[in-house]
Amino acid sequence: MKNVGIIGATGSIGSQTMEVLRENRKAFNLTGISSHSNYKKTIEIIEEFSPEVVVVTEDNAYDIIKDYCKDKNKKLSLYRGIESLEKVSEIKENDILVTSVVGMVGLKPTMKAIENGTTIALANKETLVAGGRHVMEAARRRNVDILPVDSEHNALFQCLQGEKREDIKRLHITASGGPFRGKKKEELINITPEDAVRHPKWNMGMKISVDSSTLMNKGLEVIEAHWLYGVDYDKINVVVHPESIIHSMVEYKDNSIIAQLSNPNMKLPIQYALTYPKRIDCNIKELNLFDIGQLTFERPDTDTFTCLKLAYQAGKASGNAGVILNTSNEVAVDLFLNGVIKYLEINEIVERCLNNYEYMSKPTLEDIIQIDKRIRKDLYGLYLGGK
Ligand SMILES: NC(=O)C1=CN([C@@H]2O[C@H](COP(=O)(O)OP(=O)(O)OC[C@H]3O[C@@H](n4cnc5c(N)ncnc54)[C@H](OP(=O)(O)O)[C@@H]3O)[C@@H](O)[C@H]2O)C=CC1
Ligand SMILES: CC(=O)[C@@H](O)[C@H](O)COP(=O)(O)O
Ligand SMILES: [Mn+2]
Repeated sequence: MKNVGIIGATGSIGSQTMEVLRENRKAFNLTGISSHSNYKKTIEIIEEFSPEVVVVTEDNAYDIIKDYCKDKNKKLSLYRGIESLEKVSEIKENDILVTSVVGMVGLKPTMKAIENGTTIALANKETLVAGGRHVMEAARRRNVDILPVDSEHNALFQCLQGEKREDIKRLHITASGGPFRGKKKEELINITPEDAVRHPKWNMGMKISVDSSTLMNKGLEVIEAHWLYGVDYDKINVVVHPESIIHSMVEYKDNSIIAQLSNPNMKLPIQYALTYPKRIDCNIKELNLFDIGQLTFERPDTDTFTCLKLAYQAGKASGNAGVILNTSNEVAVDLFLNGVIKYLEINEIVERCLNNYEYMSKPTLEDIIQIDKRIRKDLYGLYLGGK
């Protein structure tokens, strides 16, 4: 029986993690969760899994859940606010923490869990983009595994089993191309949030769906792969593969390319991270090789989808460029989803921030947290007059 904590239990990854737990009740015990605004789902999880620790980061949802727990005489430890996310990381019994919050709010609780020696099942890629050096150094120091949940990185992880890191020639990260594959900039001027979140292959949260549409998701994934596998940026290749059947590939020095294939369903990488190094049956549709038809590959169009280019630049620059890229993108996507800016302003804001904020080659964790705060204050101040 593995004890599992989840930050971001109510989202797309969180809910699919619950499905994996539900289908393997004897293998997992849910110790603690966090949620933000979705109090209904939080209550459902409390009823079904009886976690001992519940953190609710949004005030209104917290008040509702507090009243609910009082009415129903629930014996659990309930905490409010973003600083309390670490209460889930601190649960001593945890064997593994699933990080499925969206955004770099995941950084501090991930660091805390690593300090406590807890294995991380990492979905929250923004944490590695902003603080990759600190996260990986802490994990090495504490001898903690960071197991990738992101489908591409989980695929790479599977392709790397039993192999030597020094034998890697190249990583090939596949991209669906998003909902606007094949379009040029002129055709993207009037894109609405509804258009941008309509992903062709995956049903995901709003922020990552927009990131997929701009190819920023792939850029964040390139940086995530660099930190997870220690591979240089010139050896990380993005290949557009619209069928989303091959989830990524590792090319070795003997020119063998090993790929991982499955129908697109996040339950598989979530489950593999939770059961690693074991494999168990997974309740997803099996891949019928006679039905899938052609598998195709294209080069990404980085003249149109410049976010991918910006991410490579930030990754190579290293230092605080990752957090600048990530935070400016988080805010820009939020402004776009709320109708404040146009679609093509997302990459403009990110590029401007990368050019304008002072570069630091060796930021401390505190430097990273401070620059994140400053960029948020500046951008929300500029576009909303403060938030
Ligand atoms: N969805 C997917 O298929 C994939 C997602 N990922 C990554 O996993 C992470 C989660 O993505 P996804 O599940 O799609 O996102 P969702 O938006 O569906 O879920 C986000 C989760 O984080 C919580 N949350 C939202 N805002 C805050 C906040 N300010 N503070 C604390 N918690 C917050 C939400 O709570 P509530 O719902 O209660 O408001 C929810 O539990 C992202 O980093 C994403 O890039 C990676 C690969 C695939
Ligand atoms: C499911 C998953 O891992 C997402 O990150 C997915 O990769 C998004 O699709 P894109 O390839 O369009 O970014
Ligand atoms: Mn992915």
